[in-house]
Amino acid sequence: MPRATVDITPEGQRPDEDPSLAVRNNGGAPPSTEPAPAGRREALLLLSFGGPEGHDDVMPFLENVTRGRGIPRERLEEVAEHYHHFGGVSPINDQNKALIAALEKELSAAGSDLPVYWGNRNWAPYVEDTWARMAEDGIEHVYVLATSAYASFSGCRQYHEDIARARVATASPARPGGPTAEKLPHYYDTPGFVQANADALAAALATLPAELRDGARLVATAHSIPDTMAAVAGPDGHAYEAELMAAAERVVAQVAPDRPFDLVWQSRSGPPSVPWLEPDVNDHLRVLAQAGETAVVLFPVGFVSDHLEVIWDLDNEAKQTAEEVGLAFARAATAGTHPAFVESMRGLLEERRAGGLPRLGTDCPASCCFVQSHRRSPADTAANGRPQLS
Ligand SMILES: CC1=C(CCC(=O)O)c2cc3nc(cc4[nH]c(cc5[nH]c(cc1n2)c(C)c5CCC(=O)O)c(CCC(=O)O)c4C)C(CCC(=O)O)=C3C
Ligand SMILES: [Fe+2]
Repeated sequence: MPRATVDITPEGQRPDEDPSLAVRNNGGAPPSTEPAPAGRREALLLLSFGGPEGHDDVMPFLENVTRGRGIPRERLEEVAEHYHHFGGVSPINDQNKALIAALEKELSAAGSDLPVYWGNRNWAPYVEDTWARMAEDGIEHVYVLATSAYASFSGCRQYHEDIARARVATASPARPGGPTAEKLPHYYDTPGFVQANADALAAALATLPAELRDGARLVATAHSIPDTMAAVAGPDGHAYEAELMAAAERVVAQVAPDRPFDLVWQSRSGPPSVPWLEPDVNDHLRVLAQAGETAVVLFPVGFVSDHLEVIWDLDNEAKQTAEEVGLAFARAATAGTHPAFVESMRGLLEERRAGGLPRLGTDCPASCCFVQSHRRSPADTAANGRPQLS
């Protein structure tokens, strides 16, 4: 793929960052190819997006998510309605609690007493608060499992920045940033993630009427991102699309080998003048119907749990589009707490603890996934993840 030519700031030109707390290389940790030192007090941190817990949380949450990002007010109001439809509560928090419970069970069954913590970027429990608690608990090193399996600013780099921000918030002269950290690599290609998505796709296919099943069109979906963000994803650009395609290929190969499938995009935001990855899933369904397709199975391989963007944008919007154009419709579940997925996450952790090979998402080059327009001013950075007091 051609190298991205989008403006990214080269290493050493980010004066708003303290170099000792740099985003790359995991918040102060030694190179990840070294095995974990014996006796180091370690923890696993599930780092996620966060979501509102009631009607009053919705707007402050959305303001946290979109601060400095030029998302039109009308879009925020529209998305707020999606949350209000579910009582103002995002399902993502309960899903993360369930994943943590499953990880704890998996770890203890394997004889590990590693504590598991939880922190979010955009809503309580905020990662800054969790970091301070880990420091108080005497944790020296944290393995960070982000609830995104892929490259991109939103799915990878921003989680590195969350870690850096939490370390800045926790830093004191006696304690430079609390525990060191190591983000676990992208996991779209782990056997368990693929297995979970494949089982879900097979189950969704089985819900279609028998006569439509063999001819149903398989359609992978992922969150759309701005073209400029896609162009700089990964060290050579376009890694978000490439990783998604690789994951979808593996999933389909397990369920229906040699069956064609499509990868399309959902949940686009931003002003209409800014190009984002296309086609949108709804437009694609219309095209499929026109081309004579009779049934479709969507599998949202781009997400880790059935959070709001899955249950609203697919189970409501895309389903309605399918009905309008006369397509039979099924939607596959995301990985969630599938045992194979949970097992693979333990595998990643063990691999890192043993000093396995560096992989993308852990040791990211300094400019990897860096989007100039998503640079936050120091004031934005200080405010990010905190509800505004005014
Ligand atoms: C790649 C990607 C993932 C997958 C990787 C990952 O999982 O991290 C993801 C996940 C999620 N996105 C989520 C929610 C939102 N995303 C928004 C806005 C945006 N997402 C973007 C990208 C992504 N988003 C982008 C480029 C924007 C524009 C703003 C910006 O450039 O930064 C907005 C603002 C309103 C709107 O415009 O839609 C909301 C509310 C939730 C929580 C759902 C719940 O509550 O259950 C989750 C898991
Ligand atoms: Fe999003």
